[in-house]
Amino acid sequence: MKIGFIGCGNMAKAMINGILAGNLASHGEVMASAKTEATRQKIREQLGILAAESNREVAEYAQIVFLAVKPQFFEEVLAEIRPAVRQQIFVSLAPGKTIAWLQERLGDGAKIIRTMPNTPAMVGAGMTALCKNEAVTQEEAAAVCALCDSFGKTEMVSESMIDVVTGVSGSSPAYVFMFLEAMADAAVADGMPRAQAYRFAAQAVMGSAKLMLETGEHPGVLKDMVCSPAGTTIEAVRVLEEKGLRSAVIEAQRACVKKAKGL
Ligand SMILES: NC(=O)C1=CN([C@@H]2O[C@H](COP(=O)(O)OP(=O)(O)OC[C@H]3O[C@@H](n4cnc5c(N)ncnc54)[C@H](OP(=O)(O)O)[C@@H]3O)[C@@H](O)[C@H]2O)C=CC1
Ligand SMILES: O=C(O)[C@@H]1CCC=N1
Repeated sequence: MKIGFIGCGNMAKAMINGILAGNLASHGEVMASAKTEATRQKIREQLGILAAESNREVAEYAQIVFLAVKPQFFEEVLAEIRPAVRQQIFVSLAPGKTIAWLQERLGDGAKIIRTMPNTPAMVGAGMTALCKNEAVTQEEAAAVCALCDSFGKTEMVSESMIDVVTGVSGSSPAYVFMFLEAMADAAVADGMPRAQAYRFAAQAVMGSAKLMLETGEHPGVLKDMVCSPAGTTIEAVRVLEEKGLRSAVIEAQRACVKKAKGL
């Protein structure tokens, strides 16, 4: 199956590496375009796939075309590829660009899938939400899900949930990295070398997420397991509550979703 990427930045590279590693396409079956020659050279040399200067060439080549440029560039990119629209499936990664908006620019019969991935896809641990328009068959949606499974987990959602997904998993790695940095800063303040602090903090966060996913336990139950009566953890929990950690996260994430709706 021929797969195309319009734009080849952080997300596209992660997806391409997953697709190639999962043997879902060979190097000769994947083509990507980019704005600059420097990136196109990296596409050829580092990813070993076909590089295109023209976005239209990618749309003409591929059966599945990932739209992997920033939302601000969608208008110009869609105008460029509009004459090449036939029965290929367009997979958008952009927040804010609704199926209706994309369909207006690609034509009524265009097959469109809207997704929201995240950067842990770079290590095969991504989370991708997808929704589709009526022109895309269940088999076609399954084929795109299979591609996304190669760099993490996937779930079909209703389009009304895509902005919410942007808040809870598309953007949330950034909040988690801030939390990790803060934990490491505290450990450094108490004398631990920084590299070692990152290892301890990251392993604790990864292990906690794994524990929750694998046991299916409520996070409150897992939190309570750590908090010994009159112990150390409850002291930290008390300060986090006092400083408004939960409220800060809720408000931050809702601001993210609001921004996604406006893009
Ligand atoms: N990063 C993230 O965590 C996530 C991003 N997304 C979405 O994924 C999409 C891609 O994001 P990301 O990978 O981070 O972006 P990057 O900025 O890393 O990459 C964007 C790519 O688009 C290329 N580009 C820019 N303009 C054009 C154009 N006119 N024609 C062809 N290519 C062009 C750039 O080329 P060049 O390199 O030559 O400049 C670059 O390769 C965005 O819509 C983003 O909102 C979704 C979820 C998570
Ligand atoms: O910040 C952004 O707009 C993109 C979308 C989700 C993650 N990064």
